[in-house]
Amino acid sequence: MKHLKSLNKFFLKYKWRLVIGFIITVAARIFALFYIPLAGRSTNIIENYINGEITDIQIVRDELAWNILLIIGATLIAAFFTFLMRQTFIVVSRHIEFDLKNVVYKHYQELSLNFYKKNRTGDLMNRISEDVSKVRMYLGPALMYSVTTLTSSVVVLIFMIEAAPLLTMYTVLPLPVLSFAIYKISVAIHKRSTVVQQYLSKLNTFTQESFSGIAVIKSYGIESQTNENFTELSNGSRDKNIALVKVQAFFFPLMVLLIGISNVLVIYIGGRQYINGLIDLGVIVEFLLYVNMLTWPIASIGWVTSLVQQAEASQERINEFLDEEPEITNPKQTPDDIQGDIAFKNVNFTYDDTNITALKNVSFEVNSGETLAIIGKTGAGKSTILELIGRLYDVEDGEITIDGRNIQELNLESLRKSIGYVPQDAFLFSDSIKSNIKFGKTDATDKEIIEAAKNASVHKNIVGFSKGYDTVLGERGITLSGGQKQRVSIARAIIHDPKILLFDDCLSAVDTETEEEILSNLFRISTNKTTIIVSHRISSAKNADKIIILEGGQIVQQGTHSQLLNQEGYYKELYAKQLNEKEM
Ligand SMILES: Nc1ncnc2c1ncn2[C@@H]1O[C@H](COP(=O)(O)OP(=O)(O)OP(=O)(O)O)[C@@H](O)[C@H]1O
Repeated sequence: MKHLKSLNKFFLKYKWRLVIGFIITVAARIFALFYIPLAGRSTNIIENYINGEITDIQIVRDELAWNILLIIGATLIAAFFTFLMRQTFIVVSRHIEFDLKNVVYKHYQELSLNFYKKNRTGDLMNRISEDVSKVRMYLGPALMYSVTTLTSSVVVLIFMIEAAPLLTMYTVLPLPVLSFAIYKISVAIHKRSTVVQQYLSKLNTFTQESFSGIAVIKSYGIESQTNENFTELSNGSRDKNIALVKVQAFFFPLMVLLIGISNVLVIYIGGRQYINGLIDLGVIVEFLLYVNMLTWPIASIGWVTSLVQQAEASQERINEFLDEEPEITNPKQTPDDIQGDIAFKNVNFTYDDTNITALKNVSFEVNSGETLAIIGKTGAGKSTILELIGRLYDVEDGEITIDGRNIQELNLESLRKSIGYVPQDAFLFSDSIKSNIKFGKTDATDKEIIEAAKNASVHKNIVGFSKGYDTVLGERGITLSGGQKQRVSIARAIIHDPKILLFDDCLSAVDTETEEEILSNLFRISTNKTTIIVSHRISSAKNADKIIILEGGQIVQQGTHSQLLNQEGYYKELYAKQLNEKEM
């Protein structure tokens, strides 16, 4: 139960509802048991009439009628309280499930990119959905049935001891065996549940990735191979589930066996005590009813134990992520005013997971109002520079400053809000085009959205769709072309008028004419901004105030377009090559 302890704060939040639930459960159990002493009393009256101790049949009739009325009344009240009991415990469990999902989701959002690289999306989704559902079973049904079993057992024991203490002792003899069996089986369930959940994560990751990559699977015609892999994984998952079910299956028969033994003890020992005149016949009837009354609560111990053990295994997996500290943290709460003078000073950067040194001793400056273009072969470290400016990763050697202050000392929210970043593979949400652009500024007016789309040269395309800006993208809607996607994400980046614009090769999928148009729009709107354009094309870089050429993480050339054309090197070669291609 070590890991489930972290849920206690949620129990505290709903403590009053749970206390009320507990009181209701006790009341429900007491009323549910009420009929047993009445049944015993009725048996004794009939026995007394048969023995001749009572001769007036009317007394027997009146007593039986009265007992029947009481039994009906108590049963109705018990049913009502049982309804309230479910309403309390199950509703609280749904509230906690909701809270827990929010906590996990919020924490996921705070974790750095590295975390997302180490863990797979299917696993993240599994923990926030499947694992939280397993934990919910502990918070709701398991808690409710535990309280029911506990109260039923205590109330029944009190009633039994009051009726016949010695017979009670014999009846509860199988209890120690029961506790030992529960302990043994629950350890096995815990181990097997952990494996089942791990398999489920693998299965989810596999399906999620194969659906996301369905275009690749189809174009390579590897559906049957993918099917085989899926079948192999799901067979593994099935086997692990069957192994779990086998252990769980032990519980119910074991409980029923123990209850059966108690019944035999009641009949045998109770019968002897009755023959010896120690107890009434009614007591045996009452005890048989009591023991059977305990059948379901005791049998449910097995089920509850299994739920608790599965929840413990799931909560352990949830805690594993909740205990992850975000690598990138906000150093201060007060916001910062950012102008956008960026400087890299001897920056070295190595990716943790691959150990690839992406940047080596990189230094440059770009001030507000200026445009810097970064050119270089693939893998040269261009995107890494942009990611470091937005603190998606932190540098371990050297320094990045904005307005002369180390970016690690700036308010993280102010820093990120001052940046309009268009990543290499533009990601758009399955929502309308309007919402996708508004993502950059949630309170943007329609006029601002259109203005941003015009500056990104995508307005004409959007109005060409029958639903215009309300056109839904992605799974439920249309698929934009690569160039349209890039331009919608440019509109999203520029709509909030950020001080720093970072474009990561985001004009690669548009034709040169549209590229010219976008660049001239950007030039117009970026007079008081710092713009960094990563590109493989000279056409995107030639008008920049500064151009740097990266090779293997190092700056090998820098200058303006005309300066670089006068130097032998990568830039001049690229220019000649691209000029040739254009002429052809
Ligand atoms: N998230 C990451 N984790 C580990 N290594 C990475 C990561 N991103 C990039 N790298 C590695 O760092 C190096 C620089 O990558 P980067 O993406 O900065 O290059 P790039 O110049 O932008 O390339 P391209 O022009 O292909 O986009 C590459 O060797 C790459 O494999």
